[in-house]
Amino acid sequence: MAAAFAPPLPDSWPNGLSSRVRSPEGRALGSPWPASARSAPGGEVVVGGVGLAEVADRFGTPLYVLDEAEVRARCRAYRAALPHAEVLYAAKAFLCSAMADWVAEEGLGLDVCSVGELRLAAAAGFPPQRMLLHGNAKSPEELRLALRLRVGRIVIDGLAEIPRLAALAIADEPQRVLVRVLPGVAAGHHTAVRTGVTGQKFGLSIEGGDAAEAVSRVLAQPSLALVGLHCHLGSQITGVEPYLAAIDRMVTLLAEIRDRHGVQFPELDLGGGHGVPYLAGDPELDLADFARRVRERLASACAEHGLSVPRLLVEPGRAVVGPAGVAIYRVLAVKHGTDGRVFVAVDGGMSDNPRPALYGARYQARLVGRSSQAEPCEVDVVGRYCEAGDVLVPGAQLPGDIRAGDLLAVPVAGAYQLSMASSYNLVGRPGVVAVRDGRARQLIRRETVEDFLSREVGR
Ligand SMILES: Cc1ncc(COP(=O)(O)O)c(C=O)c1O
Ligand SMILES: N[C@@H](CCCC[NH3+])C(=O)O
Repeated sequence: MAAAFAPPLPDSWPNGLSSRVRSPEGRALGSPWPASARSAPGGEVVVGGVGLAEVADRFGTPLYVLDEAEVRARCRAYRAALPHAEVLYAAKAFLCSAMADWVAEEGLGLDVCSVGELRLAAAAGFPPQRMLLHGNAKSPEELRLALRLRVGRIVIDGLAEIPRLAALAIADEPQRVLVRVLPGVAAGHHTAVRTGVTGQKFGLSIEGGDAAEAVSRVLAQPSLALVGLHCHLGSQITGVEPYLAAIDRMVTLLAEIRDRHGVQFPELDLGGGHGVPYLAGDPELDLADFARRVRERLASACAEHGLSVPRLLVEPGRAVVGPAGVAIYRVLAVKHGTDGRVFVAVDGGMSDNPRPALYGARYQARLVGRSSQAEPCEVDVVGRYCEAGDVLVPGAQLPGDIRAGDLLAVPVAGAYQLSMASSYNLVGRPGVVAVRDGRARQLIRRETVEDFLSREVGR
C-alpha cells in the first residue's frame, strides 16, 4: 500500500529519541507509534509503508509487525547521542536473527543472558567479541559456551560465580569480566523490575561489602581480567536523576578500589532501563539529556576523586525495539455485561503480552482497516485465555460499533511481549513480520499444533 502522502496519525509525532514534543515543564513526551505510522483511506494504518490490515490479512492474526527503519533509527540515535560510549542492545527485549543483524549492522553490541540468546546471536553471525553475558544463575553450559566463543565480557553476579568461572577460563587468555554492583538506587515502572537495591536476587551490595569483596577475589584470579563495574537500576525509567545518583555511588566505589588495590578500571556499565511512552503524551527518557548529564556527572565525579574517566557502556533494550513493534489482533467476540461493561475479546492476550497481567502495564488500542463514524465508547479489550485477568487494555476508547471481525492495533509491542510469550492454552505464539519501504517480510512464523506435537516423545 502506498503511504507517500498519507497524514501522520493524530497521536503520532517524531517520537522517542528525538523528543521534539515537550510538557510545559520541559519533559520529553512521546508518541506510541513508530515515526513512519500514517493514516490511510478506509481506516487503514500504514507502518513502514505497509498497511496493517493488509499484513493481517496476508499473514493472519495475532501478528507482530516490526518497523525495521524504526529499530535502525533508534540504534543510530544511541550511537549519535553517545559517540564515545559502547551501546549494547539488551536481547531479552526481543531477539531473532534479523534483529541481531540490524543491531550488528548499526554498530551496537549485544547483551545476552542465556545459552539460547548466545547461540541464536552467534548463529546469526553476531560477533561474540561484541557480546556481554549476564545472569544471576549462569549454568555451567552458559559459562563454557561464552568462554569457548570468547564473548567480550561476562558480568559476575555473585561471589560463588567467581571460582567457577575462574576454573573454566584460561590464564593465558584471561576472560574480561565486570562485577555487577547494587548502587542502592532503584527505579522503574514496577517493583518486579527494580534491581539496583538489596532485597532482590541480582548483584552485589556496596553497603554489605560484597561488591568490594568480589572485586578483591576477581583481581586474585589470573584467568579473569576485571575491566570494570556494572549496575542496572531497573526498567522503564523516564528520568535521568537515578542514573546520576548511581554514578556517584559507583565512582565512590571505584575510588575505594583504587585506594585499596591501586587499580583503575577502563569501563563503567550503567545497564539499561530507558523508558518509552506507551500512551500518547507519556513521559520518556530524553536520550540527549541523558547523554549530556551522564557524561558531565561521570567526568565531575571522577575528577573529584582523581580518577581517570572510564568508558561508558549502556544496555538499552525496550528503547531500541519497543516502539518499533505493533501487535495486530482480530476481534473474536463482543460481550455486553449486565453491569454495562463491554468486553471486546481478541484472538491474542496474556500469552503473547503478559505485561498487563504481570505489571498492570497500560496500552492503547486502535481500530484499523475500517473507518467508523460511531461515537467512541469505553470497553475492556480482553484476551482469549482462560483467566479473568487476561485483560489487554482496560478502559480502551473504541468506536461504539466495534464488532467481531474487526482488527485492533496495539502499539509499543516490540519489547518484552513476544520475548515473554507462552504457549498457554496451546494457542501458539504469533508470527513476526518486518516492514520496510512498503514491503513486508515474515521473520518468524506462527507457532502451530504441529510444533507442540513435535516436542512430545514416544508418540
Ligand atoms: C542487566 C540488564 N541490562 C539491560 C536490561 C534492559 O533493560 P531495558 O529493556 O529496560 O532497557 C535489563 C532488563 O531490565 C537488564 O536486566
Ligand atoms: N519484562 C519487564 C522488563 C524487565 C527487564 C529485564 N531486566 C517489562 O516488561 O517491563
